Amino acid sequence: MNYNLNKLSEQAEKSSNLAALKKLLQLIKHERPTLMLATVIILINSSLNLLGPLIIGRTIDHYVVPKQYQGVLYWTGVLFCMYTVGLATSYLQTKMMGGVGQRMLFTLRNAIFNKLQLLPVDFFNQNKAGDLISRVNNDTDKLNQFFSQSLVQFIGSIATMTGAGIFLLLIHPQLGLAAMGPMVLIAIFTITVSPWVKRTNATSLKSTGGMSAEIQESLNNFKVIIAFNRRDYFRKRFDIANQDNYKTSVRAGIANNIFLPVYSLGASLAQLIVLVYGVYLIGNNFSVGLLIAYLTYVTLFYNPLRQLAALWANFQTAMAAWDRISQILGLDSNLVNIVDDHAGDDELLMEFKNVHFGYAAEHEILHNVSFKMERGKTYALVGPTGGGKTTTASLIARLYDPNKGEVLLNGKDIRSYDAHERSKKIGFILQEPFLFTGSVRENILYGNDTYQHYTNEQLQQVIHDANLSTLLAIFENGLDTPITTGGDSISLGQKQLIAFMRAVLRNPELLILDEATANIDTITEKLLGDILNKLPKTTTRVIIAHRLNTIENADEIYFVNSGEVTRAGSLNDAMDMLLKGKRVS
Ligand SMILES: Nc1ncnc2c1ncn2[C@@H]1O[C@H](COP(=O)(O)OP(=O)(O)OP(=O)(O)O)[C@@H](O)[C@H]1O
Repeated sequence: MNYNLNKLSEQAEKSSNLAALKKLLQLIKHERPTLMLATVIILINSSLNLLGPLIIGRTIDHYVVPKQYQGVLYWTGVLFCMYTVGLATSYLQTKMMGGVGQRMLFTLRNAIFNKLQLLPVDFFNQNKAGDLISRVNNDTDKLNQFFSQSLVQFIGSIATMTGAGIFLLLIHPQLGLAAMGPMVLIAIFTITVSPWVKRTNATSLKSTGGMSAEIQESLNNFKVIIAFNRRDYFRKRFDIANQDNYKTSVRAGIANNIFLPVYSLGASLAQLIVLVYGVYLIGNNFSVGLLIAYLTYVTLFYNPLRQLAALWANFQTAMAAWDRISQILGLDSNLVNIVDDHAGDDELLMEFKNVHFGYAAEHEILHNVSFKMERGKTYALVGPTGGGKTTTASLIARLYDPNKGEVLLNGKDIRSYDAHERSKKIGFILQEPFLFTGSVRENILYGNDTYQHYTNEQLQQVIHDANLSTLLAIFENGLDTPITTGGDSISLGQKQLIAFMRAVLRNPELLILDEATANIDTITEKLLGDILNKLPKTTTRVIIAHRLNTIENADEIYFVNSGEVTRAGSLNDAMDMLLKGKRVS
């Protein structure tokens, strides 16, 4: 399945801003009461701002011109009270919308992170971690910025503008229409260039994701970079990504600022029209006070428009960011669960029935593979590098589903088990064990509900009963030995030991060891062999190993190569097949 987000975005139909906004509002529908209250407060604030010029105009005409200073004082007091209430509503709206923005950021990040947990390995194979991090961090923040900072101004500006427009038309309809003339030009301009602005912002966000991926890759591989003295190579790659990001950001900056001059021109034109036409109208049912009020309303109409220019660009950026986020949220795992009513088979633990599989549809790695694994037996998968051993093991553990054919666990389709049940039954020690920052104890108990609340003493007893004490003794501070920076503080062999203990303690029915002892010395490796032999009689083991001595006790050896999994017979036969066996092309 195609999970490549960048390719998917090229293929996807471009969604309209309105459709995108509707989807986004759906996600924060629980904020509706706060949003509505904030809107009411914003409207009160805008109304107060709008009443000001009318009161000033009337005061000039009715009290300043006839020199009735008591009236002037009275209306000045009224204006002062209005401006004070305006200040309070301003504060309230900023506070409320700031809260909405932060809560939305929190909800969105949680939603994306939870979605990432549900997506299959295929998704992570096809996307760079850095780009995903950028979507979780940077893109969500763009939305937060819009919601917490711009949306208040956005709604406020629209309200003020609409109110000012109504006042302009009510005071003098013809002059009002003339004043709003430039608005038509601005609207045409906005509708025409908005899609381009959104596209430019999307490209800029994409290149920020690309740069983040570049940084993540070089930080992950810093040892190789230093060892091979390839700093220049990565510097060059980073330079290219950085330059690309710079160029796209400059372009986005230009696009985002393109509205402002056009909107300002519109505002100036309108002022000019009102001044000329207004002066002409004075004496003809039109007063100086009204003209002053009128000019203020024109400012109140076009100033928010100028603000909207900047906000519109923010909105376009937020919508481009939302497109990138909703792409992840819209994905589903291709590992769907099904119902299988077949009676289970207790003896036959695992069966592949005519399985075909390829990471990409056009390149099949396993062709029509069938084999069986019985409960309690030890199986070895051998074969040349790249032959398909890890792929076979990955299908056993259902990291992927076959393209065709069936994988049965206990006689039932493996897709009929939920993830929790399946992972309890199957333990998988990967070639590159994953450890996280914490202690040996935390890493051993990763994904283990049974012993999570045991004290160290109780856990040590369990470890002793599982014959793992000798392995734990290798760590200086036992269970409390700290593991830092993703396990880089210990050796690869030590990592493998922790992964081994972790898997054994979960007591799975099927334990897969994929080159799990490749970095362990021969004596400790023998110890691991003994521990494996002492596992409960019902535990089935699948061992992938290049060192054939590690599989000498296997009940059955399968040779995996050229898309086929065949019985190898004895260890010598396996060796023979390895020597003669052609490698995959
Ligand atoms: N995530 C992936 N995406 C695309 N192709 C892959 C992926 N993982 C493995 N392959 C390809 O599948 C084939 C089988 O790889 P696999 O890892 O199963 O081999 P292997 O027998 O386990 O090799 P090794 O002994 O080196 O571990 C190889 O050609 C490999 O390039």
